[in-house]
Amino acid sequence: MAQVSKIYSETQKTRVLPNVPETQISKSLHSVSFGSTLKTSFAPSCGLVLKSNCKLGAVKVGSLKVSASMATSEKPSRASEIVLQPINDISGTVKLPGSKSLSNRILLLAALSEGTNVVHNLLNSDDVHHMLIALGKLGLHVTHDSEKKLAIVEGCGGRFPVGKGDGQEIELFLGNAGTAMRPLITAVNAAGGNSSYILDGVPRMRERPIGDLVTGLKQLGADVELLE
Ligand SMILES: C=C(OP(=O)(O)O)C(=O)O
Repeated sequence: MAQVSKIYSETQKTRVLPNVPETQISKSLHSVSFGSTLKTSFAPSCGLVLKSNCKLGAVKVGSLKVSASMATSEKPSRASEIVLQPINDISGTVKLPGSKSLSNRILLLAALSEGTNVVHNLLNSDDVHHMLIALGKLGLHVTHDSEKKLAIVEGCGGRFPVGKGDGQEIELFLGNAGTAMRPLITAVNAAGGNSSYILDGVPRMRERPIGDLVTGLKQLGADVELLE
Protein backbone atom coordinates (compact mmCIF):
# COMPACT_ATOMS: atom_id res chain seq x y z
CA MET A 1 0.00 0.00 0.00
CA ALA A 2 1.46 3.33 -0.92
CA GLN A 3 0.06 6.59 0.24
CA VAL A 4 0.11 9.48 -2.14
CA SER A 5 -0.31 12.67 -0.31
CA LYS A 6 -2.58 14.61 -2.58
CA ILE A 7 -4.66 13.95 -5.67
CA TYR A 8 -7.06 16.62 -6.92
CA SER A 9 -8.30 19.25 -4.59
CA GLU A 10 -9.27 21.22 -7.58
CA THR A 11 -10.93 20.16 -10.75
CA GLN A 12 -8.49 19.98 -13.59
CA LYS A 13 -9.16 22.63 -16.12
CA THR A 14 -8.55 21.58 -19.64
CA ARG A 15 -8.31 23.75 -22.64
CA VAL A 16 -8.70 21.81 -25.79
CA LEU A 17 -8.40 22.99 -29.29
CA PRO A 18 -11.89 23.54 -30.70
CA ASN A 19 -12.27 20.48 -32.89
CA VAL A 20 -11.36 17.83 -30.26
CA PRO A 21 -14.41 15.60 -29.61
CA GLU A 22 -15.78 15.10 -26.04
CA THR A 23 -14.72 11.45 -26.01
CA GLN A 24 -11.15 12.39 -26.59
CA ILE A 25 -11.18 14.96 -23.83
CA SER A 26 -12.13 12.41 -21.20
CA LYS A 27 -9.48 10.00 -22.48
CA SER A 28 -6.89 12.69 -22.19
CA LEU A 29 -7.84 13.40 -18.58
CA HIS A 30 -7.76 9.73 -17.72
CA SER A 31 -4.31 9.31 -19.14
CA VAL A 32 -2.93 12.28 -17.36
CA SER A 33 -4.26 11.31 -13.95
CA PHE A 34 -2.29 8.05 -14.04
CA GLY A 35 0.69 8.81 -16.19
CA SER A 36 1.63 12.18 -14.91
CA THR A 37 2.19 10.92 -11.40
CA LEU A 38 4.51 8.17 -12.43
CA LYS A 39 6.74 9.03 -15.33
CA THR A 40 8.02 11.98 -17.12
CA SER A 41 7.28 10.42 -20.45
CA PHE A 42 4.94 7.60 -21.33
CA ALA A 43 2.80 6.22 -24.11
CA PRO A 44 -0.63 5.20 -22.85
CA SER A 45 -2.85 2.89 -24.83
CA CYS A 46 -5.02 5.66 -26.24
CA GLY A 47 -1.99 6.91 -28.11
CA LEU A 48 -1.38 10.09 -26.21
CA VAL A 49 2.19 11.03 -25.46
CA LEU A 50 2.59 13.06 -22.31
CA LYS A 51 5.62 15.10 -21.53
CA SER A 52 5.94 16.87 -18.21
CA ASN A 53 8.22 17.44 -15.26
CA CYS A 54 5.60 16.68 -12.65
CA LYS A 55 6.34 14.92 -9.36
CA LEU A 56 4.26 12.79 -6.99
CA GLY A 57 2.92 14.57 -3.91
CA ALA A 58 2.69 18.28 -4.13
CA VAL A 59 2.55 18.36 -7.85
CA LYS A 60 3.85 21.36 -9.55
CA VAL A 61 3.76 21.17 -13.26
CA GLY A 62 3.99 23.71 -15.92
CA SER A 63 1.70 23.41 -18.89
CA LEU A 64 1.46 19.79 -19.91
CA LYS A 65 1.77 19.28 -23.59
CA VAL A 66 -0.04 16.29 -24.95
CA SER A 67 0.55 15.35 -28.55
CA ALA A 68 -2.43 13.45 -29.82
CA SER A 69 -1.84 10.60 -32.25
CA MET A 70 -4.84 8.34 -31.87
CA ALA A 71 -3.94 4.72 -32.62
CA THR A 72 -7.56 3.58 -32.43
CA SER A 73 -10.20 2.79 -34.96
CA GLU A 74 -11.82 6.14 -34.22
CA LYS A 75 -11.47 8.86 -36.78
CA PRO A 76 -8.21 10.62 -35.99
CA SER A 77 -8.53 14.08 -34.52
CA ARG A 78 -7.05 16.95 -36.41
CA ALA A 79 -6.05 18.59 -33.15
CA SER A 80 -2.30 18.60 -32.78
CA GLU A 81 -2.11 19.82 -29.21
CA ILE A 82 -4.09 19.90 -25.97
CA VAL A 83 -2.92 22.21 -23.22
CA LEU A 84 -3.76 21.10 -19.69
CA GLN A 85 -3.62 23.49 -16.77
CA PRO A 86 -1.42 22.56 -13.81
CA ILE A 87 -2.85 20.33 -11.07
CA ASN A 88 -2.40 22.08 -7.74
CA ASP A 89 -2.93 19.20 -5.34
CA ILE A 90 -3.07 15.44 -5.41
CA SER A 91 -4.30 13.11 -2.67
CA GLY A 92 -5.47 9.54 -2.44
CA THR A 93 -4.40 5.99 -1.80
CA VAL A 94 -2.74 3.65 -4.24
CA LYS A 95 -3.12 -0.02 -3.39
CA LEU A 96 -0.26 -1.94 -4.93
CA PRO A 97 -0.56 -5.63 -5.81
CA GLY A 98 1.68 -8.01 -3.90
CA SER A 99 5.17 -8.45 -5.26
CA LYS A 100 5.81 -11.64 -7.23
CA SER A 101 9.23 -12.20 -5.69
CA LEU A 102 7.97 -11.62 -2.16
CA SER A 103 4.85 -13.72 -2.73
CA ASN A 104 6.87 -16.75 -3.78
CA ARG A 105 9.48 -16.35 -1.09
CA ILE A 106 6.86 -15.92 1.63
CA LEU A 107 5.00 -19.02 0.46
CA LEU A 108 8.16 -21.10 0.62
CA LEU A 109 9.20 -19.73 4.01
CA ALA A 110 5.69 -20.36 5.34
CA ALA A 111 5.87 -23.92 4.01
CA LEU A 112 9.18 -24.58 5.73
CA SER A 113 8.16 -23.05 9.05
CA GLU A 114 6.17 -24.58 11.89
CA GLY A 115 2.49 -23.84 12.39
CA THR A 116 -0.15 -22.15 10.28
CA ASN A 117 0.74 -19.06 8.28
CA VAL A 118 -1.73 -16.71 6.65
CA VAL A 119 -0.36 -14.76 3.71
CA HIS A 120 -2.25 -11.64 2.66
CA ASN A 121 -2.14 -9.66 -0.57
CA LEU A 122 -0.60 -12.55 -2.46
CA LEU A 123 -0.06 -11.74 -6.10
CA ASN A 124 -2.20 -13.58 -8.62
CA SER A 125 0.27 -14.56 -11.31
CA ASP A 126 1.53 -17.58 -13.21
CA ASP A 127 4.73 -17.70 -11.19
CA VAL A 128 2.90 -17.68 -7.87
CA HIS A 129 0.50 -20.28 -9.22
CA HIS A 130 3.46 -22.55 -10.06
CA MET A 131 4.81 -22.18 -6.53
CA LEU A 132 1.41 -23.01 -5.01
CA ILE A 133 1.09 -26.15 -7.17
CA ALA A 134 4.65 -27.18 -6.32
CA LEU A 135 4.02 -26.83 -2.59
CA GLY A 136 0.96 -29.06 -2.97
CA LYS A 137 3.11 -31.67 -4.76
CA LEU A 138 5.60 -31.50 -1.93
CA GLY A 139 2.78 -32.61 0.35
CA LEU A 140 2.02 -29.30 2.00
CA HIS A 141 -1.46 -28.28 2.92
CA VAL A 142 -2.13 -24.93 1.25
CA THR A 143 -5.50 -23.19 0.97
CA HIS A 144 -5.57 -20.48 -1.64
CA ASP A 145 -8.27 -17.90 -2.29
CA SER A 146 -7.30 -15.91 -5.37
CA GLU A 147 -10.25 -13.51 -5.00
CA LYS A 148 -9.16 -12.56 -1.50
CA LYS A 149 -5.47 -12.79 -2.45
CA LEU A 150 -4.99 -15.00 0.55
CA ALA A 151 -3.12 -18.23 1.20
CA ILE A 152 -3.13 -20.32 4.35
CA VAL A 153 -0.07 -22.54 4.57
CA GLU A 154 0.44 -25.29 7.11
CA GLY A 155 4.17 -25.31 7.72
CA CYS A 156 6.04 -28.61 7.60
CA GLY A 157 8.68 -27.71 10.16
CA GLY A 158 11.68 -28.09 7.87
CA ARG A 159 10.97 -31.42 6.16
CA PHE A 160 8.62 -31.65 3.19
CA PRO A 161 5.92 -34.27 3.82
CA VAL A 162 6.83 -36.18 0.61
CA GLY A 163 10.36 -36.59 1.96
CA LYS A 164 9.26 -38.33 5.13
CA GLY A 165 8.41 -41.73 3.63
CA ASP A 166 10.51 -44.37 1.89
CA GLY A 167 11.32 -42.12 -1.01
CA GLN A 168 9.47 -41.19 -4.14
CA GLU A 169 10.37 -39.31 -7.30
CA ILE A 170 8.61 -35.96 -7.34
CA GLU A 171 8.34 -33.87 -10.49
CA LEU A 172 7.81 -30.16 -10.13
CA PHE A 173 6.83 -28.16 -13.20
CA LEU A 174 7.62 -24.51 -12.63
CA GLY A 175 6.86 -22.84 -15.94
CA ASN A 176 9.18 -19.89 -16.35
CA ALA A 177 9.18 -18.93 -12.69
CA GLY A 178 12.75 -18.26 -11.59
CA THR A 179 11.44 -17.25 -8.17
CA ALA A 180 10.06 -20.75 -7.82
CA MET A 181 12.85 -22.69 -9.59
CA ARG A 182 15.89 -21.28 -7.80
CA PRO A 183 14.63 -21.27 -4.21
CA LEU A 184 12.98 -24.68 -4.65
CA ILE A 185 16.17 -26.32 -5.97
CA THR A 186 17.80 -25.28 -2.74
CA ALA A 187 14.80 -26.11 -0.57
CA VAL A 188 14.35 -29.67 -1.86
CA ASN A 189 18.02 -30.28 -1.15
CA ALA A 190 17.67 -29.02 2.40
CA ALA A 191 14.17 -30.25 3.23
CA GLY A 192 13.52 -33.00 0.69
CA GLY A 193 14.27 -35.93 2.98
CA ASN A 194 14.26 -39.35 1.35
CA SER A 195 12.64 -38.41 -1.95
CA SER A 196 14.29 -37.36 -5.18
CA TYR A 197 13.11 -34.40 -7.20
CA ILE A 198 13.08 -33.33 -10.83
CA LEU A 199 12.45 -29.64 -11.35
CA ASP A 200 11.64 -28.49 -14.86
CA GLY A 201 9.85 -25.72 -16.72
CA VAL A 202 9.06 -24.38 -20.14
CA PRO A 203 11.78 -24.43 -22.85
CA ARG A 204 12.70 -20.85 -22.02
CA MET A 205 13.38 -21.85 -18.42
CA ARG A 206 15.91 -24.43 -19.62
CA GLU A 207 17.85 -21.63 -21.29
CA ARG A 208 18.06 -19.55 -18.15
CA PRO A 209 21.27 -19.58 -16.11
CA ILE A 210 21.19 -21.95 -13.15
CA GLY A 211 24.66 -23.49 -13.37
CA ASP A 212 26.22 -21.28 -10.70
CA LEU A 213 23.55 -22.24 -8.20
CA VAL A 214 24.02 -25.94 -8.93
CA THR A 215 27.80 -25.57 -8.60
CA GLY A 216 27.39 -23.75 -5.28
CA LEU A 217 25.03 -26.40 -3.93
CA LYS A 218 27.46 -29.15 -4.95
CA GLN A 219 30.24 -27.35 -3.10
CA LEU A 220 28.02 -27.50 -0.03
CA GLY A 221 27.66 -31.26 -0.47
CA ALA A 222 24.28 -31.39 -2.22
CA ASP A 223 23.50 -34.26 -4.55
CA VAL A 224 22.25 -32.18 -7.46
CA GLU A 225 22.71 -32.44 -11.19
CA LEU A 226 21.97 -30.15 -14.11
CA LEU A 227 20.25 -32.24 -16.80
CA GLU A 228 20.34 -29.77 -19.70
C1 LIG B 1 13.60 -13.02 -10.49
C2 LIG B 1 13.85 -14.25 -10.84
O1 LIG B 1 13.16 -14.95 -11.76
P1 LIG B 1 11.95 -14.45 -12.66
O2 LIG B 1 12.58 -13.51 -13.66
O3 LIG B 1 11.40 -15.68 -13.31
O4 LIG B 1 10.98 -13.77 -11.76
C3 LIG B 1 14.93 -14.97 -10.19
O5 LIG B 1 15.21 -16.08 -10.62
O6 LIG B 1 15.51 -14.44 -9.22
